[in-house]
Amino acid sequence: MKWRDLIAMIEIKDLNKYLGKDKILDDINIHVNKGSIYGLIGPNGAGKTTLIKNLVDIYKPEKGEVLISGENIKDNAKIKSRLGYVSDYQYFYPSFKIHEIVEFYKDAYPFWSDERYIQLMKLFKLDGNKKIKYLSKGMKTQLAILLSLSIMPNVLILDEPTSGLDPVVKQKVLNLIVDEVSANETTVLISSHNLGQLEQICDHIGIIHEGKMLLEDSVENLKSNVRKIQVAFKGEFPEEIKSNEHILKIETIGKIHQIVVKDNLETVIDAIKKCNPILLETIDMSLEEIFIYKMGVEGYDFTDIAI
Ligand SMILES: Nc1ncnc2c1ncn2[C@@H]1O[C@H](COP(=O)(O)OP(=O)(O)OP(=O)(O)O)[C@@H](O)[C@H]1O
Repeated sequence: MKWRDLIAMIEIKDLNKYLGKDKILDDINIHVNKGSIYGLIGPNGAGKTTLIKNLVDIYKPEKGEVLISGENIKDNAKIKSRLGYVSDYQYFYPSFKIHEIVEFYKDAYPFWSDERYIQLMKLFKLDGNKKIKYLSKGMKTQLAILLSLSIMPNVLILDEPTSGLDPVVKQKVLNLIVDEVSANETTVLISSHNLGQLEQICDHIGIIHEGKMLLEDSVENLKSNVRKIQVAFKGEFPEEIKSNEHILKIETIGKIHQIVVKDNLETVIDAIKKCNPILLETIDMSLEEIFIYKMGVEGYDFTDIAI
């Protein structure tokens, strides 16, 4: 069964969004299965935050719809009661203490868990008696993350949740997301500029560029479709291999040639073996390397698109 055939927890269908006269999102389609962690990447101004604001019903799209658990999100209090959202900027009342904010959450979210809240306050080492105005930017982000988890969400939407966090807390947050998904089958959509970080936790990745989805696939597919072979021959690089249609790129350093192969690794390996290589091995590629080659084929410079 293909992943698209599985039941979607988050579904964005043919969504267009204008801000002023500008079309910011252009026919966006996204499909996230239950228990999946979906990473959204794209350069500054690509439309990630705008897309997320449509997803959580802050913005209303001009065309298309957002379905969560099969229901339209528009003015849907039931769905929103299990929807955790961490925005790119935290808007808490500065003169409120943390535990006073918690009272609002308890009233608004029927599945709020005190046990989860206490456990997470300890993990992040936050003091409930502290006023918001005395929290650092990173502490406010930690608070937003812990509140969104304490509502016991079915779906968690995170807009660059680790930006501004120190490396130790960043890792804590990533571990927390993975634990949350494995314990409660929560569905997560997370935007980030850090592809290395998304690679650690996501099973699907979508790339948005100038308001359009350029690519959406599972990490497993991406990694199995594009591979790198390292090879050396006694003499020159054989001409008959160069013309293989599955080769995206050949880089040569001294006697070692690194060949990036798309789709059909076996046919390239067979062709290499016929030329008696003195070295032949396959190497795993990072997602960043894969995107550089894949997007290059589509005519995009990936280094302009991400990071
Ligand atoms: N309120 C607004 N009115 C008009 N245009 C806006 C508004 N908010 C954002 N935009 C424009 O929408 C586009 C997408 O912005 P958005 O914040 O969604 O990008 P992003 O991918 O989240 O960027 P970043 O990585 O910098 O956070 C940008 O061109 C931005 O200038």
